[in-house]
Amino acid sequence: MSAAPGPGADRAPLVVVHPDAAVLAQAAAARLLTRLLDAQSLRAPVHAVLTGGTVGIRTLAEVAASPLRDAVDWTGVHLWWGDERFLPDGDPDRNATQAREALVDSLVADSGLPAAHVHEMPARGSITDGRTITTPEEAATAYAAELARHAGPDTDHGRADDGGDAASAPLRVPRFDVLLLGMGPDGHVASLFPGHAALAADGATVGVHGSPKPPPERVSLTFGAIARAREVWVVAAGAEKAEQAAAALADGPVTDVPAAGARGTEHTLWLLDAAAAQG
Ligand SMILES: O=C(O)[C@H](O)[C@@H](O)[C@H](O)[C@H](O)COP(=O)(O)O
Repeated sequence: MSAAPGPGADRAPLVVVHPDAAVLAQAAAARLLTRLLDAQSLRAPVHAVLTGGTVGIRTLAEVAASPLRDAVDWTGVHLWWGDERFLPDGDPDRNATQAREALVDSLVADSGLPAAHVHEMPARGSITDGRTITTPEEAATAYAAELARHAGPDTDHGRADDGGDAASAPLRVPRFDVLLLGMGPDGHVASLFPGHAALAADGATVGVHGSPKPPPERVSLTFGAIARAREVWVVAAGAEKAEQAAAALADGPVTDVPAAGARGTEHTLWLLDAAAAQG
């Protein structure tokens, strides 16, 4: 991980427990909107990273329905994804497809979000930067280039200037203002699964094969890219998440419970429903 952890990275996560999954999604949506509003009072543009999964998409639908939605100046927001299923464009199982249906299409149509600010991870068979994307690795490389194009001036430059190794090469990604992550019952976040080689990937993105959660091929931000976020929020609901949520919050080994490695430079939030908080 080449991004130097920020002052808040070692601060214990704040855990907020909600009565049920529906209230969790509503509260996470309200929190996201006020986080973007606050960030816009400090800088422009602001960058948010979205997640797939049931809670992640439910949260986006609640944003769409929120009376606060247009308090945010969407013309100054960039949307990114933490991971994507490597499927053809428009496939209903793509995180971007579900996010578009839940929120993003309405923001572009009605709230001034520029289509160019919607940074989807390349789909299988899409043409990106003039080449047809046929592998998760090609999609990851193309997305890393897109992230670099929008990296701010305060990009960490690691130790590359002193001839450091490849792992210290500059990680050129935006300073995400908020990065949402769902968590699987195995403790995975994004498409970073326990015991998987992608956990140790350098660079900003990684192609994933053999995902235990279908589909098997995916693209994911790395922990290095996740660590560039000012705030990282893990949103999880359901009793099946309780054991791994507790393990992650007890700082379990990242190889066993990847969610333990999800930390923001300024703040880390765990937004749980009561069932997921029972661990
Ligand atoms: O592509 C994906 O599947 C997601 O990005 C994944 O990381 C998801 O957020 C978790 O698996 C939680 O999903 P649920 O909320 O549906 O359990």
